[in-house]
Amino acid sequence: MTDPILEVEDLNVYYGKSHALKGVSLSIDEGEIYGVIGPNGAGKTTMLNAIAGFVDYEGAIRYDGTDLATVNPQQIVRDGLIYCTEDRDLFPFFSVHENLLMGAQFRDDRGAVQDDLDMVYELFPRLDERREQEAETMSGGEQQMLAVGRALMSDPDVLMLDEPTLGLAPVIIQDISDALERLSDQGLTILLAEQNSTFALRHAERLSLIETGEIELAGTSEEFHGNEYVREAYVGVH
Ligand SMILES: Nc1ncnc2c1ncn2[C@@H]1O[C@H](COP(=O)(O)OP(=O)(O)OP(=O)(O)O)[C@@H](O)[C@H]1O
Repeated sequence: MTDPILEVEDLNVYYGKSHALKGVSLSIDEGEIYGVIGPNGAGKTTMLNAIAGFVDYEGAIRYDGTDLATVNPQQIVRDGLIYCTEDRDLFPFFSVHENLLMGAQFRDDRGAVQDDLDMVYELFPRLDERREQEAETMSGGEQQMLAVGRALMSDPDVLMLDEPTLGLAPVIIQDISDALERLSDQGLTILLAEQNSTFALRHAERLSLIETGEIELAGTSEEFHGNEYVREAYVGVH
């Protein structure tokens, strides 16, 4: 058995007196899609923010064996742990193409950057059709594709996606879904935080359910599908 690529151990995050994450632990294997589900305000984003080095935390986060407390957020990106945030963080007045290139700003393997551009345009033909369009004029779904595409341009080993389906129409969710499948087939490790449990259960091999900052349940997607509480509280509501 290989070591997990990403390990979160006894993670605690406080916002002032509010205890947002209460001893969260999980580990993600190379090549898997790992889902984190839970309602609004449960702590999913806080966990991803802690992993990316955006918030202070107690506990340990290890990426490929390295304790991330010793690494700054820019180096985390260079090392291939890439975060596609819920609010997408696009450069609104830059074109699609320019936004994609911004994703590659820390890379010096120019030939591979061109290959990845081709791959992103092939993965999302809507972006290819809109190379020169300003990001702010794109639809929500197109912006989400651009955010994922830009993250891919950073050459991730692990891609963290926060709510990639939020507010999107079913037809666009299907496009995102197809892209995830293809990326997963290519061996990319994905940490997927979603309120849309149906989507997460469709893609993730293993999941954790977070409620009010604590992991209430962890297991395989089969175990989640078979769990009465999960079915009643979370599945079929989207
Ligand atoms: N910067 C902050 N300052 C204070 N409290 C915060 C901050 N960010 C998040 N919180 C609080 O921490 C808790 C967890 O929020 P978080 O955004 O991590 O949840 P979430 O599961 O990602 O929810 P959502 O699905 O709505 O994004 C919430 O109670 C939220 O109000």
